Amino acid sequence: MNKQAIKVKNLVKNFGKGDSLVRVLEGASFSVDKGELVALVAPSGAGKTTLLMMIGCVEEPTSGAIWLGSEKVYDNKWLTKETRKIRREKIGFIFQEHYLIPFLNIMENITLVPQANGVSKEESEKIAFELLKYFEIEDKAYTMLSELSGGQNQRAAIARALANKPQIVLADEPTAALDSKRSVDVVKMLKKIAIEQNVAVIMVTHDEAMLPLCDRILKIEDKKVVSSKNLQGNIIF
Ligand SMILES: Nc1ncnc2c1ncn2[C@@H]1O[C@H](COP(=O)(O)OP(=O)(O)OP(=O)(O)O)[C@@H](O)[C@H]1O
Repeated sequence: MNKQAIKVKNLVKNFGKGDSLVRVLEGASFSVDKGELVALVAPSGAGKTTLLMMIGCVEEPTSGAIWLGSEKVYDNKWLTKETRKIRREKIGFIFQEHYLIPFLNIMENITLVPQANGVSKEESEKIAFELLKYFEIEDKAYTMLSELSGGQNQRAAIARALANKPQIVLADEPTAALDSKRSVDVVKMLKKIAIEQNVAVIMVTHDEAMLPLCDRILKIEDKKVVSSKNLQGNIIF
């Protein structure tokens, strides 16, 4: 079975042109396997969010190639008109803010995702309930967001990201709004889903304390991506 979840080759991204040209990436190449939790680190403005959004088929690259699983989705242009469909079926997004809809309860927030993929309401509720159980917040299923703590909201947001059974989870600073204990809990949870659900997780983080919890670190350096093994907390670039 092919272990590869993400492959990026010679990815280039520029914004603007002429005097306002911003070169963000100049030939990034790397891959991430199913079951891996990978941290993506770089100074502010180096292109972490842009890279996640290109992998997530939200932001169009300038050139290069992207594979999601065994499907090549970009080769100097999108290879499908249905990037939204790819996004919905293959990718779960987690952000710094939970972006749950405040006037819906947790169950309604999570069931929106499978329902958008054509899954029945009944089956969607079953999926949502299983996820809430998995994250130990099933007693909050019918609770409104305002009644949950920040950590519980983020767990619900992670549950929502998994509701379409994605092969890939892209998390953009998911712990930035949490204290250190809750941050560790969230990262351990991401590691657990990587292993148990066999998904590839890329997590952008500025928090060095989270790095030893990850399998590997990708660093944007000189507009390229450098990969390092994380050996018992010793990060080797
Ligand atoms: N839509 C856009 N138009 C023009 N420039 C952009 C656009 N989006 C991002 N940029 C520029 O691209 C570069 C990379 O931005 P990006 O947000 O990906 O960085 P980042 O590493 O995620 O930063 P941070 O850690 O501060 O969130 C920055 O210089 C940014 O100003």
